[in-house]
Amino acid sequence: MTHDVNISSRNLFSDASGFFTAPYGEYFKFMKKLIVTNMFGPQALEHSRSIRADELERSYMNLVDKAKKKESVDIKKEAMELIGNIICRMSFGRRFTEEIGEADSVQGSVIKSSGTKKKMILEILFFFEILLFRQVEKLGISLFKKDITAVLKKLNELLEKILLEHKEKPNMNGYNDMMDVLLSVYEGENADYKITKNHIKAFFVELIFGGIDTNVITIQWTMAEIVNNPIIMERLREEIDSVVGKSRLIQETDLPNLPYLQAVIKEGLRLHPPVPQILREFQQGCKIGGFFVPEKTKLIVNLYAVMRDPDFWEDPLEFKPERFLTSSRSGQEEERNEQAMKYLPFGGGRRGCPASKLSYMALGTTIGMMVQCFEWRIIGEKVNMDDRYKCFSKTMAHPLTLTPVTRLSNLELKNLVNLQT
Ligand code: HEM
Repeated sequence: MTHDVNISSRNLFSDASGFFTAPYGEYFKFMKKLIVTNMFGPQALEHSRSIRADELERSYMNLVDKAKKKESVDIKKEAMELIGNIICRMSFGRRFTEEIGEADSVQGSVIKSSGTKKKMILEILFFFEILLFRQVEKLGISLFKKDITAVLKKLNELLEKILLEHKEKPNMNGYNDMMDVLLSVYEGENADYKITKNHIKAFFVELIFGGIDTNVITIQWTMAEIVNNPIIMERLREEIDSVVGKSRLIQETDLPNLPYLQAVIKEGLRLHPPVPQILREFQQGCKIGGFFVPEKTKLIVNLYAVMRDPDFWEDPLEFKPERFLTSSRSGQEEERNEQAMKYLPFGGGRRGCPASKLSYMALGTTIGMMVQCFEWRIIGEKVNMDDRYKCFSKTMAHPLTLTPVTRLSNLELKNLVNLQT
């Protein structure tokens, strides 16, 4: 992209400590290198693979338990636990249990107990609170200050506790998690950039709230689309059965051999992008398509609209994973270039999402496990696909509640976990 560097700042709030809001400068470049090397790059993902496999297995066992008891499950809740555990363990070696759930539920209960209008305002304010972390007071936002302060206080206490634990016992989980890495940079003398404690806290708040919700929203929508389309479900299952079989659980290394599953995930992200718009700012004036764009012009890219544009996509409103199956080898390069311009669920360029590979793997194995191991019963004929705005993204208006029924015999179920590598 010719203008990538020029539009690589968001400049939302100049004094916030976050990574997401950081201008394209020294702090951003320093942190980006650090997180790619230690969390999102190929080698780091290889190191953390066993964490994700372990969490997938726990989630699977939990669903087996629900199936045995003939209980229905809220897919959002299951996905939240699985993805939350993965991201929290990769970040600071802890599962997404009590405390983080508590901070989340303080926020949840404040929102739930509010009327519709207040609910919408609160969701937007909480979004900014996450972006700004501890800057809300400085900005003088007085609306619902008490509610927001309660959530911030909880988060701050939790992060202080985790920081202290890591300070006292570095590598306590037997590996260098992201908190260990950031703490050693914070305490070290020779780092290229002097980060502060607030940088560390703001970074984790963004990871927890940005990273978990995005994956959870995608899992919900994609499962809903599959359950509503039995032909797609059947084709997916045939592919997984023939590649993975029934004697072990799907794993990340299977994904390159499951093109239809990959296509289903991509289609879920196209039709229901959890980040529907991105915001950037032009650092310098420039000419685009014969027009002069002055410096500091804000740029909003409507990913949602681009990925549903009938000029780019055939039957744009239909869930058709086949569109992502590349037909011939010679066409691949051409298709890749074309898609880089119209398929943007993770944004793009220097400020594109650094966690796209991690997310494709987490989404692929989660949806893959749900399809490989269970039939899903719904109440009524079809899942209700109504949506609603939650802050800036479109989520399902009604909970996706499904009842899992195991597809496998008792013996197969038992072996599935024992034979995991
Ligand atoms: C389905 C999953 C996800 C989607 C669709 C998604 C999408 C996005 C998008 C659209 C952006 C803005 C890109 C741009 O401006 O061009 C972004 C940025 C970002 N995402 Fe994600 N994201 C996902 C998961 C995650 C996860 C799991 C994490 C971390 C654990 C994460 C961390 C970040 C960070 C740190 C940024 C800021 C990057 C920067 O400013 O350079 N995302 N994401």
